[in-house]
Amino acid sequence: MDFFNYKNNELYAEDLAVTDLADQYGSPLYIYSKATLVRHMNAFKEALAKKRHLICYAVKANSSLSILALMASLGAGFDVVSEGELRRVIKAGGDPKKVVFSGVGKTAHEIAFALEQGIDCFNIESVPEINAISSVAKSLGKKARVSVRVNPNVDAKTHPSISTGLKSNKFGIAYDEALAVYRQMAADPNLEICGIDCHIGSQMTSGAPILEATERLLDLYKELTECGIKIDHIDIGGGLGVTYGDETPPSPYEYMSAVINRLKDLDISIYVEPGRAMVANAGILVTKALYLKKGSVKNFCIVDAGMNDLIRPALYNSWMNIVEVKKHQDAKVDLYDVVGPVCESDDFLGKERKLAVSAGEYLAVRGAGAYGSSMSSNYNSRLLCAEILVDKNKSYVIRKRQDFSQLWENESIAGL
Ligand SMILES: Cc1ncc(COP(=O)(O)O)c(C=O)c1O
Ligand SMILES: N[C@@H](CCCC[NH3+])C(=O)O
Repeated sequence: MDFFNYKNNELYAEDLAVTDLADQYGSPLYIYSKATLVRHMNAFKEALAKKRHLICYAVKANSSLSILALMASLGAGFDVVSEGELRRVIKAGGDPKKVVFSGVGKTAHEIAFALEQGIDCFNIESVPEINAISSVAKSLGKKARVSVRVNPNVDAKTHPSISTGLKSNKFGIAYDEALAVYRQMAADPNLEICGIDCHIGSQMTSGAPILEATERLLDLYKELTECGIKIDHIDIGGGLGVTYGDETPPSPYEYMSAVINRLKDLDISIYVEPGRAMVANAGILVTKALYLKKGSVKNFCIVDAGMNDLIRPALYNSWMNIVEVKKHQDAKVDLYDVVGPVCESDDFLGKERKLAVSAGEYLAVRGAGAYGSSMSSNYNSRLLCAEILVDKNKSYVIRKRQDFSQLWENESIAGL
């Protein structure tokens, strides 16, 4: 449940009318609800309450400093995949000691920076990466805490582009190789083994795949124990899905309870890395209808937000709910493709949507808090839009709309 609701046929973000906010801050506009973010974090805490745990919010889902600061204030750790994300966490006041570092392409520079900051753990994704981490750690006179991201070959039963736990995916180390890899790491004086990790995919709408993955990790845990290799945590990654349309994903509690049950007798912590479930439904993207265009085979509602603002529909053909910000009684409904101003045929937010909309009115894309602003770009030299956080009847700018000079601030005219 979120805090975007209709009152008298007007969409509200908590206690504020979305139309007023868009008029005040400009369109397009990302709006986040603080109460929703807090509710989601608390739902994860409750789900994990029976077990020692660390909730590592996946920064890639939404890396806004304010959202990171809010998560940190609620006790979250973080899952990062780049030096930039780690720097954001630190800038927002997050504790590096609660950070796990995932990703298949960590550079020596990133590894050194993370070691200097004293992060909790590197989630290792390949054998060459072990050597890279070991040699950087040695050169700094430090021991790197490491966990293997095991690829358990479990089908997350989600969109192929966001499935990560199959043999054909680039992520993690194959399950069958993991034991040998742990033995290699155990013999390395620059490394300290601390965990087992997996992340099998995103937008999972059932708890079954994560339970299957946990079973595989537990088998590995037993093998490691037999070899005298101790770990202090099992990290089951992120991946819990949200409701964009008619999906009915489990709550964090339902998703996690069978997993917690399986791990309850072990003297280890459980780590989770939720991204989407934390922020998706805490955000909307407001956009203004610029033109209604009657085509010969379809109608287009041309809006001022494009794939540079929200790329999920164009990239994955994702269905995201588009709603009228003001609903008019008895207004004429038409079928539209809702398209942006970007010069790409795939620049759409939604296809074949029944909407009662006039030019100049606002629409809102729901569930846009995750992988929305964090995947936005300046394509077509379009400005990144503003982002605001609503807390009851107050609103705060958390990212100003870019200005044009920022488009070329790192460029120079040279070589003529
Ligand atoms: C390693 C890792 N952890 C966590 C996440 C967060 O996933 P989600 O947003 O599906 O919770 C991702 C992205 O899928 C990831 O790659
Ligand atoms: N960006 C994706 C999720 C990717 C998850 C990253 N591992 C999405 O919008 O659904």
